[in-house]
Amino acid sequence: MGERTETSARVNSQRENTETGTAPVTDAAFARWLADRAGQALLQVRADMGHADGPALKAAGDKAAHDLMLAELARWRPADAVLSEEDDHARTAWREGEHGSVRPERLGANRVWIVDPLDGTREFSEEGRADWAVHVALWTADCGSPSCLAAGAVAMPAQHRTIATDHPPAYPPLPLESANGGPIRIAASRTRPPAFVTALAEELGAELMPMGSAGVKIAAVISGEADAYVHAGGQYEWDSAAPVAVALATGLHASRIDGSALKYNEADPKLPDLVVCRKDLAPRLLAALQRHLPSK
Ligand SMILES: Nc1ncnc2c1ncn2[C@@H]1O[C@H](COP(=O)(O)O)[C@@H](OP(=O)(O)O)[C@H]1O
Ligand SMILES: [Mg+2]
Repeated sequence: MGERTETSARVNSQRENTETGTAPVTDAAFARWLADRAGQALLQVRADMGHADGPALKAAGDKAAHDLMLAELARWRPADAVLSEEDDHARTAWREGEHGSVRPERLGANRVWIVDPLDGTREFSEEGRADWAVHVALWTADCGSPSCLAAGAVAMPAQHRTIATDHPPAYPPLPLESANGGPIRIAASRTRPPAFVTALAEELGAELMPMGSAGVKIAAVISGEADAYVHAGGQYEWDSAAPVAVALATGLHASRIDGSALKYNEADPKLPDLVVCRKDLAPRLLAALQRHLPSK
């Protein structure tokens, strides 16, 4: 009875959140709520505009999700700083002087929301594709881990699913084939994969899984559809912060391809490479990656 009352109270409060726009109190639930809301806005933009004009659809989607997220962050977390892909300043502000910009406020902040309103923008504009996502992560200064990611959510609206640190997904199952030494599956960008990824896959006897969006690829590792995600050649903090937060909460390995820690809210938001995989695969994958590091 007590449990049922608590469950219905939770459902009612979730309904209230959706109907009245009241945001959840905890950061992890707030991240999920915000990613879901932006995801619904993106689905609406797609439905309203259709796919006839790809560039216009991308621009409208980016703007709708970004405006919604910034407005809700300002409303519900007014004291926190924000680092967003759609903030043009983010890419340049770290180069003090060069662009006439000042040191970004987020560098002195204790709490910074790192958001990508639309990850997999290209796929969002292509009819029928579901490999695009909304990313919401919270970085905090008082953290006990190198990444300092305190919360994160990745909404994949066209797949009707959201993963978040409030209820981290279970550690992915070991596929029978992999347990028996069969080929591993590596998710990689469908349009800008690392230059070395084909050679890496050949060396490991791995199968490549091309797909859009860093969030969707990390979600594929979390669900067990892929064994690893490898990227190199360019990316920014907002492309990986939220899905890495969920991957770490799940218990997966996530690092730079040289094995060093992924760090967020750095002065320069570039974070050009990463690998996410099950812990049992990490030593083998990192050893192979050592032989393919771009500087070598
Ligand atoms: N070489 C590169 N340089 C900069 N950003 C890159 C990149 N390769 C991938 N990305 C970014 O990483 C995200 C996932 O890429 P992909 O779908 O190719 O795997 C995309 O984010 P956005 O869609 O938010 O721009 C994309 O722009
Ligand atoms: Mg992105």
